[in-house]
Amino acid sequence: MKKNIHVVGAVITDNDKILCAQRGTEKALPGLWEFPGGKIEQNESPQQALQREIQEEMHCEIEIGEQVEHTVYEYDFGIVHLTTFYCTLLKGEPVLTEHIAIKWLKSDELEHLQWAPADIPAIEKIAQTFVNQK
Ligand SMILES: Nc1nc2c([nH]c(=O)n2[C@H]2C[C@H](O)[C@@H](COP(=O)(O)OP(=O)(O)OP(=O)(O)O)O2)c(=O)[nH]1
Repeated sequence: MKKNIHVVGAVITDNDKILCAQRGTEKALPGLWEFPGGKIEQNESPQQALQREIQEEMHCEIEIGEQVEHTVYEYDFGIVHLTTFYCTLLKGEPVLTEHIAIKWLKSDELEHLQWAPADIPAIEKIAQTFVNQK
């Protein structure tokens, strides 16, 4: 049986821009784009996990808002249960530690990146949400 991997991702917004992060080439899903975040550890809430991961990965403090999407996607290495949340930066500017690149893009530019497959429903939802706000 494949292992279940529970993951949280931060859709960090700054006005009309969204932070996108590129995975390293030595990792699973090499070079694909994702939302910064990571695995939920035992006894952590999704929000606690997200706050911890963003602090570790990007050296920033965030405010976590509404859930964007919840997706279950089966990869060859396991079944990822990805929950994404809208977030804003409270303290610090994102720095590169684990990722090889970051980009701030408008919602209608997100589709031009090559995303991890589990992220596609969130990308579609974000595009719809931002269009409705215009
Ligand atoms: N952080 C994050 N992970 C994602 C997203 N989409 C997606 O499929 N994933 C996958 C990639 C990983 O398999 C898993 C997240 O775990 P992780 O961030 O600890 O990944 P990793 O490969 O660096 O982990 P590791 O096993 O090498 O420690 O979820 C996303 O938008 N953000």
